[in-house]
Amino acid sequence: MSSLTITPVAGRIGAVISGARLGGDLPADVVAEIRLALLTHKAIFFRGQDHLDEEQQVAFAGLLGEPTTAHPTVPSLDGNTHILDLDYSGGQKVDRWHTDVTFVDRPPLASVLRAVQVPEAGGDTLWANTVAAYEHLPAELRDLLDRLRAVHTNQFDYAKVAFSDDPERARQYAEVFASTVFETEHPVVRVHPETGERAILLGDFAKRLVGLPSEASAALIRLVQEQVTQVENTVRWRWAPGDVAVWDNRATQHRVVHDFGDRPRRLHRVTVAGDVPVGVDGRPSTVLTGDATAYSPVAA
Ligand SMILES: O=C(O)CCC(=O)C(=O)O
Ligand SMILES: [Fe+2]
Repeated sequence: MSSLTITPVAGRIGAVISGARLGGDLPADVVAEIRLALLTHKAIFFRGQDHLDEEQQVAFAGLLGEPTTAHPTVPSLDGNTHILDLDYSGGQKVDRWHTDVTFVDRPPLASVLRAVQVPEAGGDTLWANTVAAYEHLPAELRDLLDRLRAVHTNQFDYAKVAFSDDPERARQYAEVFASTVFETEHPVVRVHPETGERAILLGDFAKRLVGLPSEASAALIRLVQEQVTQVENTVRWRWAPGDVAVWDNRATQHRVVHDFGDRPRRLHRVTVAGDVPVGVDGRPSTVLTGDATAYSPVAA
């Protein structure tokens, strides 16, 4: 008999799991159930995990795979090399749909995000199911996307987007975020290594489609992104402190809803190491620029 209750949230993505107290010591059968729910629902949510500190968050992530260093270029939280401190108090505004860290050849398998402080209203997060998005495309478009590859990079106007109101902060952040430039060519449609499902791999780090003129490339990326982020493919989470969201980074995109002005909002993220995506034709992603081997599991 399972101790967990799994309740879907939206029609195509998301489920709330109750009955689990997250940490590094969950029994194997509970971990297996959580993993299965993650593969099925793509984004899973746990309420009331107020006991979870940084160390236990990393330990929980470690049950899903190997925690990575916090980020290829952005420094980790002091005292824990695995924790990316997402603190929006500096006016940071990363409100673009993306899949995490797709500019390297092994984007994370999953991300585990814990709400530390959230505004009373606003600051929700949205996820889109990139498998459902693919499946709802017309067959002709799926056939085209199956054959395309895209270049993803961390060097673009990300910092300007993140700090659009503060050019000096934007300059400083750009220095850190693109301190090492990464460029990777990924298939636009990847075959999920566990479910075999086809998922669209694009998002805000995707800069151009290989072999297409720049205007056609930009137009097609925009078209596909519009399809991926159609509201029917999404779920929206209203955070409370102590909530934990886990998403399958191989089958989703996400973004924050930046409607909370200067109100404090802070979350801690741990990513779990992923593998090299493989296209429908069996071709893996290839590194064009930058060696991301340092962004890999480190001894805890
Ligand atoms: O702040 C959020 O809601 C999402 C931030 C994000 O993109 C992430 O945690 O990877
Ligand atoms: Fe993200």
